[in-house]
Amino acid sequence: MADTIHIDGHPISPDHYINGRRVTSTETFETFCPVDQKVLGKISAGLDEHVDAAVGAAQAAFPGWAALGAAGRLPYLERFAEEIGKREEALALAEANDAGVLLSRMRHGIVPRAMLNITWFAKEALTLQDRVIETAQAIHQVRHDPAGICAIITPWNSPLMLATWKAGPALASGNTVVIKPPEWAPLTTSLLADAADAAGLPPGVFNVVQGMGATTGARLVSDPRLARISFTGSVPTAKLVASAAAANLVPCSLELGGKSPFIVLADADLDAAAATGALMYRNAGQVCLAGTRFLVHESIRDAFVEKMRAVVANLVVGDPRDPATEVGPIIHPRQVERVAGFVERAKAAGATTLWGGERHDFGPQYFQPTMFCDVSNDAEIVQQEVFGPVLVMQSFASDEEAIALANSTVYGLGGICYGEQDHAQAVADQVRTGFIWINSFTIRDLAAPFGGRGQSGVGREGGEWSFDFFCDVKDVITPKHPFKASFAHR
Ligand SMILES: NC(=O)C1=CN([C@@H]2O[C@H](COP(=O)(O)OP(=O)(O)OC[C@H]3O[C@@H](n4cnc5c(N)ncnc54)[C@H](O)[C@@H]3O)[C@@H](O)[C@H]2O)C=CC1
Ligand SMILES: O=C(O)/C=C/C=C(\O)C(=O)O
Repeated sequence: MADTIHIDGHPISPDHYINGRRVTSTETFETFCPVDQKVLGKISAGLDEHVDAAVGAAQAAFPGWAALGAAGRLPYLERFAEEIGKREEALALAEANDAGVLLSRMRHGIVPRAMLNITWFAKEALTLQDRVIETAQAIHQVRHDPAGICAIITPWNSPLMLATWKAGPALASGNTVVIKPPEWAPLTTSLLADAADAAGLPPGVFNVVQGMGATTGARLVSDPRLARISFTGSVPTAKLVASAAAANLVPCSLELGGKSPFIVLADADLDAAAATGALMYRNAGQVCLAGTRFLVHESIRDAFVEKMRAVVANLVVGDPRDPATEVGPIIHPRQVERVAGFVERAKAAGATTLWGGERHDFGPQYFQPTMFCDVSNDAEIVQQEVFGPVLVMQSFASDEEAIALANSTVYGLGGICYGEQDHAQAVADQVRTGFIWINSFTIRDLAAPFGGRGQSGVGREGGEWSFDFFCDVKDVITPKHPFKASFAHR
């Protein structure tokens, strides 16, 4: 049994949300603040019975929710987004305290995006039944039938955004959901359940079961009643999730890590590239889509290094609840050790430290914004995702070399290319990733596809790709002329 958690006076339930009710557990785990290691509270841990009950509730609620149709679901989901908005401050404070995300980014970026994730897909779902393919022979009406119960598994680096990014299209298209939030940052998903409840979503439509990945998560993804699994997280866990999904032939969408290239061509605006480059330290580098691998043309390499060094030197590392802070903490001591391990091994392998390279004195879960160079292309620091404020720089002599280097990891999530527009476009076209920004970063539209190639993921979410994933697409065919039954034709 766990007590209500209070973050700056905002109450947060520590319990699961199953079938429209809070459900407590005999087992708990602690969540704490990465800034000062203060324990924020005890959280109910999901036992098998909780997972089974949540999936059962989602199953029972599915026919009624699906039968409402997109228009019938719209008012519920608009109220859901409104209720998220009413909790803006609680959500912002919860994720800043629980995950170390900047409070200002939560208020101005993430909470509005979470609301949009719900309303945009709810409205877009209205158009789903309208697709018609007309031929000389027949009219094909393309239906998007809701698939059923969807399991949603989220990571700790952006739990609110990612829960809504997945639940938005799943719910809008008539599915019911069971969300398993990350054990290192569960609080905002609990507040999301409050918002769903206040919005009057029918019991069982939206469920949250908290707990450890290896137990609660594993139980959830192996449930044969599931129709879909949408997962964001690491590659090793994705393989476990995909295996469990395969055992029941459940389609899964996997959004995973990356080692995305940040290419700076010889004709780039170096001031702009350096300013954007420093953004790779956002969320202490715990951002899947960050360009963590700098590829800089040899002719401008030294000038670029000095410009970026100057921007990075002015970054404010500190408490994410302080409006002046730009770079916050690493989520967990285990992740700090992981980052430190990458740094030590890079140094041992002979990498040169351009800046940073040490723990930051702000606190035990802080690391200096770091950049390495002088490494071979097969070095671990070049090939593996660190998921911390640690970047690496290589230089190149030609576009062909830049493209070959960009495409030389197992990943293929995102990319960034700075240069004269046509030149950057030509290079970007040949980089093997799910998306790539030209002279920019993090411009996102919910209609656009999001996901990665290679070890960065399977499938795409966003816009019609989300609906294709969360729906069973069906073709209803009506002939234009009287149909003549004949064995001679197909
Ligand atoms: N491509 C993308 O959109 C994003 C990818 N990521 C990736 O996620 C990773 C960081 O997140 P983490 O939370 O450490 O990843 P993780 O893979 O350890 O955990 C992700 C989620 O899976 C759950 N989980 C763990 N074992 C499970 C199992 N056997 N069955 C079912 N669920 C299980 C965890 O409890 C958590 O909720 C990074 O590698 C990062 O690149 C993070 C954010 C976005
Ligand atoms: O913009 C999106 O849809 C996804 C963004 C994901 C991240 O920034 C992340 O969590 O790393």
